[in-house]
Amino acid sequence: MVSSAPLRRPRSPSPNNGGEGDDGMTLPEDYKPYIPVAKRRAQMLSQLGSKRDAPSKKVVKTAEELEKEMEEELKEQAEVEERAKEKARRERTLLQAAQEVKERKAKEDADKSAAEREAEKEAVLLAEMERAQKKLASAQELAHGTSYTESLKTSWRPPHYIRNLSEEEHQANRDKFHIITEGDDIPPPIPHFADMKVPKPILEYLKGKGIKKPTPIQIQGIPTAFSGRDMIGIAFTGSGKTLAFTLPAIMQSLEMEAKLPFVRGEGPVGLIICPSRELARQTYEGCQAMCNSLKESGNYPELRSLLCIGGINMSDQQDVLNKGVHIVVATPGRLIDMLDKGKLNANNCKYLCMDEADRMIDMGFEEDVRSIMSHFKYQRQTLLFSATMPRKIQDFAQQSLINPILVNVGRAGAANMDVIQEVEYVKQEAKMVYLLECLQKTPPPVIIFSDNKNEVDDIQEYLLLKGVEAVAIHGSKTQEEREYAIRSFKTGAKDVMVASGVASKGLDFNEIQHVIVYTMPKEIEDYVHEIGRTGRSGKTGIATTFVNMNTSEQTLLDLKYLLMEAKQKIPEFLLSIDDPRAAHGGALKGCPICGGLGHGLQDCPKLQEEQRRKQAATTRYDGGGY
Ligand SMILES: Nc1ncnc2c1ncn2[C@@H]1O[C@H](COP(=O)(O)OP(=O)(O)OP(=O)(O)O)[C@@H](O)[C@H]1O
Repeated sequence: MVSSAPLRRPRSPSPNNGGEGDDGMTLPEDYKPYIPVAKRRAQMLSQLGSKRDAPSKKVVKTAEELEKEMEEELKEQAEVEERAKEKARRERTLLQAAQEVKERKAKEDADKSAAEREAEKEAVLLAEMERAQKKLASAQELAHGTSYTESLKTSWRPPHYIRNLSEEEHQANRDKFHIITEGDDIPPPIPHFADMKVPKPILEYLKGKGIKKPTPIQIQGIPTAFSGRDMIGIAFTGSGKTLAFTLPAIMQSLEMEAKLPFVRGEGPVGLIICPSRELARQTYEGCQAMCNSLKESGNYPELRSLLCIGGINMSDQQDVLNKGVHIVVATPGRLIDMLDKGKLNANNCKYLCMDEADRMIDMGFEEDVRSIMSHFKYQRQTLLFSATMPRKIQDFAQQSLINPILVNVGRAGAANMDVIQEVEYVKQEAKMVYLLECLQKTPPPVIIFSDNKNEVDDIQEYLLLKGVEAVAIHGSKTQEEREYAIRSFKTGAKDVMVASGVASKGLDFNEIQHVIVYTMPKEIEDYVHEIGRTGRSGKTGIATTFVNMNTSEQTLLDLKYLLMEAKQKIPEFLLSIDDPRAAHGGALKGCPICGGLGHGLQDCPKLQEEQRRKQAATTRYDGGGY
């Protein structure tokens, strides 16, 4: 038990007050005052001396005994004192060590570079965000705490001569193609389509399109997906990611169809979700072409794919639904509508892929994705692909996938090295006129980007006035206008397409010669996607970007680092912009939210925009907004 009385140190009793200390305190009965060794020795010696002086025999013996006793007592006391000293020494040492640690920490804190301090703050902020973010799983899975631990199994195996290679040989192959992987039991990279056991008719079809050898993301991504593993695939724009996720959907469908042919109301096996209608259509067309090649060969069953996007009449595809569908390529809104109305179901769906996955989650589609997942009855294989995938999204996705494999070709968010980037300072009022001059740099086709819909319309109008064959596409155009623009530009009927960034993600047009970024987007990721419409499948392209006083210093800094990373020429006005973080040393890594190299999390324009949107939503919800 702990006494409530304050602890007091006993003191020698005062000769004046007998049993009381000099402060009047009552002392315990067995109290023995402390007498230093030297004083005690003197006292005992004098006691002994007086006894020795006495003549009796008995007294001499007593004196010897006394001396021995005294020696022992002195020895014992010396030991006690030595132990006390040792204890004090130890305590001093410990105290000193604690003090040293404290001082060292204070010094380290003072020495810490601004970059390191920023990194620590970022880690705290990210951890907070992570706690606030729910796993990417359906509401039922979250509610029931359902979590799968094993990846899905498929019947696909790499050929034996690939399996017989050692892990070192596989790694050497990855290194050769600059493929970086993370995860357990990573399937081997396979540098030839034939070794991937892709059906011959598809190989022939690909050959016809000039696709003879897999690109690095395909070398590692296709075997990973064929093996049933969840994966995050990151590779620069135009590097062939689409094939890396459509081919596995076809292989899974073939396997299921071979087991039991699909009938009305059944399917899909594979679901591919895209952030824009145009991208969904493009992916669907590629997928359907491969399915057709199988059917036309006569050696494989018919596989049916369905395009499920807003703005189109689904009854046109009724006949596919009537026969059972293997692969659905969709945008989230229309897909949810079809699932909710029971026109489609995900009961047999085993394969879920999100293209431009970071954008899907960014664009507020996160809840939509959860609601799509809630229609799945069984475990699925989930794949996420993008050219830009900031760390935060990668981490978030990793938590939501089952034993995932990360396949990375180049830094996530890095620009395609096949794009020659030219950045020019053009005053706002001079942009339109300079645009005409700029169009002379290359022959068509050319794409011009602006994030402002009105500006897109203005540019198109100006170009038409100047006799340039231009079409325009942005989110406020009708579906017919959007389709017309894409079709006429793809077929070469029109030379120039003026587009808003959102409408352009992932679009693959034939050999775009030149991309003009008329207005630099705030987020560097958007810029990476925009310039990535050229320089695709190994060809070189040019991107010209206009910047001026309206471009924030932050964005210019992101741009400067991106150019440096891609070993591009950096104009004088960009060189002169200093990075306040660089002055404090420390390696600059991409912002975890948007991947920009020129700023940290706290200055991230994307995060600020997200917070602004959330704030606006809360204000509206509170009824205080309007
Ligand atoms: N192995 C290959 N060899 C040559 N060309 C290929 C290969 N794979 C795909 N391609 C072609 O490369 C072009 C770009 O492919 P794709 O659209 O899949 O790129 P991506 O990585 O998805 O780009 P983005 O990030 O912009 O969406 C397409 O025209 C495609 O047909």
